[in-house]
Formats: sequence, C-alpha cells, structure tokens
Amino acid sequence: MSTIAPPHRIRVLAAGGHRHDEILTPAALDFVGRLAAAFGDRRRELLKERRRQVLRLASGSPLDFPMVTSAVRADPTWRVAPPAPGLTDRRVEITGPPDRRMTVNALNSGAMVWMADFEDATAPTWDNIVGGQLNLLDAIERRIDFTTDEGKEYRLAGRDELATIMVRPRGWHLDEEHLEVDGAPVPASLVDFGLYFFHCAQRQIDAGYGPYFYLPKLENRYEARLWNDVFLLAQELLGIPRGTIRATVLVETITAAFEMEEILHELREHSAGLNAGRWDYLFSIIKTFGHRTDFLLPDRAKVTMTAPFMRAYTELLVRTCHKRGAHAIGGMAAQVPGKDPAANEAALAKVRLDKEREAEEGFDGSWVAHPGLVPVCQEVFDGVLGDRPHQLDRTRDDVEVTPIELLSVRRISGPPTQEGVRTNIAVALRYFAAWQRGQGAVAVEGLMEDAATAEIARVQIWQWLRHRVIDRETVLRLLDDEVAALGAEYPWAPVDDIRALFERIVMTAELPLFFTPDAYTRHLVRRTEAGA
Ligand SMILES: CC(=O)SCCNC(=O)CCNC(=O)[C@H](O)C(C)(C)COP(=O)(O)OP(=O)(O)OC[C@H]1O[C@@H](n2cnc3c(N)ncnc32)[C@H](O)[C@@H]1OP(=O)(O)O
Ligand SMILES: O=CC(=O)O
Ligand SMILES: [Mg+2]
Repeated sequence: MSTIAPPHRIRVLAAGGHRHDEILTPAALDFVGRLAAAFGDRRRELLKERRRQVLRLASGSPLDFPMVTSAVRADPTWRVAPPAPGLTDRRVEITGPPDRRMTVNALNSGAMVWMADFEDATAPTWDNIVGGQLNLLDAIERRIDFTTDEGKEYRLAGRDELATIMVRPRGWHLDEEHLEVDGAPVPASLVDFGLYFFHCAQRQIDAGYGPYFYLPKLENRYEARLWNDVFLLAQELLGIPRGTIRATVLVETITAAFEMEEILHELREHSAGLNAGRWDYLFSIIKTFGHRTDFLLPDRAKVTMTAPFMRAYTELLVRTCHKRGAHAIGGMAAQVPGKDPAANEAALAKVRLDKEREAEEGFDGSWVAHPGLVPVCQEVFDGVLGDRPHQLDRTRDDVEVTPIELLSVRRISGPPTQEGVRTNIAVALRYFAAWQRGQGAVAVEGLMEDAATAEIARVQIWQWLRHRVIDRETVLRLLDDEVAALGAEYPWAPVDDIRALFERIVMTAELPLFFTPDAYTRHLVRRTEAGA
C-alpha cells in the first residue's frame, strides 16, 4: 500500500441491509478510507474556496477566462488521452439511477453508454447507495437477471449489445453520513467512486472496457486536479496502470464554463471529454448572479437552448473539446414519453429538434432520459455522423465566445407568469416528496425532473421574490394550493415536512447553495451509532 494514503479508522454507521456485506467488505472500506484520509482536507479547502468565489462574484468581481492559465489555452500541442474501449462512439447515452430494473433496461436500451447516476437522479438513501453499487457489480458479473412477482422478466442482452457503463458519483458538496473516517463523514464523491472502483475496475478491464466516470458539478480547474489526483492514487493502490480511468466532466456551473480548457488539461491523461449539463448550468447561473437584475429570467419553459447565452456555452464546449481531441456530449432534453399518443408525438418532436441542434453544432453524441428516446437520438446522430464514430474533425474554428456572450442573460429576460410561478412550486414540491421517499428522478407533467431541475424551480422563485417581481403573499397562496394538491395526489407524502423544506430553501434572504445537504441530513440519514 502507498505511503501517501495515511492510516485511518473507518466506521459504518448504518444497519446492515440485504447483501450490503458484499459491497462493504473490510478491504473496500479500507480503500475508501484511504482515499478520504488522503483527500478530505483538500476537498474541504476547495469547498471553502467555492464560498469565497460566491462572495467575490456577489461583490462585483468580473468573471473572465483566467489570465494565469493563458499559456495552457494558447499551447496548441496538448491533447487528451485517446478514447478508451467502448467510448469511441458515444452517439446515444442513456442516464438513470442504478436501481435493479433500470440497470437492466438501460444496459439493454440500445444506447452506446449508460451513465449510472448517483447524483441528480438518485436520492442518496444508504440503501440506494449500497444497492446501486451492488446492482453495478451484479450487472458486470452478469447475475442481475430477475423476474418480478407479476412474471415480467428482466434479462441482460449479449455483451456486445450492452451499453458501456460510466458511473457518476455524487458531487464534492455532499457528505456520506453513514461512513465515518477518523470521526468525520466521508465525502460522498469518494464513497461512490471508491466502492465502484474497488469492486469493478479490474472486472471492467478484464471484460475489455475500463473504469469510466462522469464528474458532476465541478466549479474550477482545482476541483478537476483533485479528481485527477484521486484517480492517480486509486490506480496506484490497486495496481491498475496509470491512465486506465476515463472521465467526462459535466460543464454545469457558470465558473467551470470559463475554465473548460483548463479542466481538460488537468485531467488530460484520464479525460473522456466534456458534457453540457444544461440544467445545473442554468441553476448555477441563477444561483451565482440571482442578486443582479440583469440576470432576471422569465418562466423556466422560456429559457431554451437556443437562448444566445446557452448557445454560446454549448458552442464553446464543442470548440474546446474538439481542439483537444476530446468528445463533446450533449445534454438532456426534458421530455419523456407518456401514455397519450398525441403528447408522445409532440415530446418526440421536441427531443428531435434538440438533438438536431446539438448534432449540427458538432456534438459527438447526446443524452436521453428514457429508453423510448434512444431511437430518435440515434437517428439524428446517424444522419450527421453516418459511419464515423464521432465528429472530432469538426474543430469549429469559426466559434469565438466572449465572457459577455456567456453572461448575456438579459436578452431573454421578462417577468414570470402566474402559471410559471405555480409550475415551479408544483415541480419543487412533487420532486421533494419523491426524493424524501428515495426516488431521485420523476416524470411530472411529461417532463423529467431531477435534483438539477428542482433546483432551478426553487431558485427561480427565490430570485423572483428577491427582485419583487412576485410578492410573498402570492407565493404563499400558491404554496397553500399546491401543498393541498400534493396531499391529494400523493396521500403518503409528509406534506408538512415538504412545505417546511420549501420555505427553508426558498422563502429566505440567504439562498442555500444546494437543497440537498440540508434535506439529506434531515430526511435521509438513518445513522446507528453502533454501526453494522
Ligand atoms: C439533469 C440531469 O442530470 S439528467 C440525468 C439525470 N436524470 C435522469 O437520469 C433521469 C432518468 N430517467 C428516469 O429516471 C425515468 O425515465 C423517469 C423517472 C423520468 C420516468 O420513469 P418511469 O416513470 O418509470 O417511466 P415509464 O413508466 O415510461 O418507463 C417505462 C419503462 O422504461 C424504463 N425506464 C424509464 N426510464 C429509464 C431510464 N432512464 N433507464 C432505464 N430504464 C428506464 C422503466 O424502468 C420502465 O421499465 P419497465 O417497463 O420494465 O417497468
Ligand atoms: O447533469 C446534467 C444537468 O443538466 O444538470
Ligand atoms: Mg447536473
């Protein structure tokens, strides 16, 4: 074992669940403990730096491409690592939580990649976290087939037809309260990354693939450097060759958009490109600049990917990736298929338009939220790529994006409508209810809602209140109505708790940076001091 992974004492503070012992083995826990002991302090420092950056931007410091890294951007010679096996052709990627049924469905969906999501689409109950790891292990070992009580069979297709697995650990801002190292909670990112890497890295290599990841919610190059160092130590500890890991970073914060090239550079020997995480990106813009009137946005439905500031972000992402030989992966259209044929047709048409825009901009592939959307995404990218696995050769030298273009939000501003306010309240409440119950993604009125879209819903209400474009009485009246509707629709929902959560994270002068840490501690943590 490496001398740079100090000794530590790790404890599980949760009752043992079904087959948890297969994941929480002493060796796996020791591995996670070593990562936490090696990187816990740096992660804490970086979270403090996030707060300092919030204050700097709030007090008027301009956001710009960093001067100190201009040499990295100007150097034409460097490239990221070549695509690893299973990651060359990524024209359709499906995302979703690694629950048992969805794991089989996603792997069989026909998509090239499945992003198994512990972040936006997972409510991080301890059982979801450990159960998700178990499902991944079972899938890789091909022992996940099962039959439901109703007799529906779930079977994995042949290996060549399965999607390549990429795992998205939780972001740096979250703790895992059911694991403690030297008396402190383990960073959730290191739990999700560490358990998967420990159990599945070698198995994936033996199967001809590798340990692949999606990295969420990074805010700057230092956070990318931290991930790179985690990768180096993890590979060293398990004797896996340096450079085997691949990771796609989601550009989903406004500050990361100013450091795309630097993020690729930090991770270059492990990089598998960038993804346009549009929903968190929008959330990040509102959260970061919500105090400014020139960042006041209209109803969520009116802020589309063709808005000039969103277009500037996606075009810069493609340009940056292709300049460095990296894949650029598109984002999530929110529409999901439902039971009504007319609504379905409309949803598919919207998804098609979205994917056509991405393929035309130069993206190499894109995300879908539902197996029913794989064919439309596939068709659109087939049309543009043909037999080529990607379009890295489209270097988009025509694209030049300035800070002003990334930040020109006011060009689509306008007051919210009453319906826009109501919808945001309804979405936030429904999502919080599902999340508290352990479900991290839900369909609400034909749209996929997850942690990122729920964040948009709640920060928009906060922003509109703050700028007095809606008044508190209106929000409280609509909240009464929507809480009543929620109780009628979901009789199991603890409506008082959900209302209280909404009021804590919306009806407050100081905007909490994320809703999840507080909601997690209050509602999802079930610690047993004695441990398992
Ligand atoms: C902002 C971002 O980060 S986007 C990425 C994070 N968000 C996500 O990944 C959301 C992924 N999508 C989902 O979770 C789901 O599609 C939902 C919750 C929106 C809707 O799910 P459901 O209500 O189950 O949809 P529906 O009833 O139409 O599903 C039909 C079948 O497709 C399966 N299915 C639906 N979505 C998925 C998916 N993403 N992956 C695998 N299988 C899926 C269902 O399990 C169901 O299977 P079954 O017939 O065997 O029971
Ligand atoms: O993670 C993706 C996003 O859009 O947010
Ligand atoms: Mg996101």
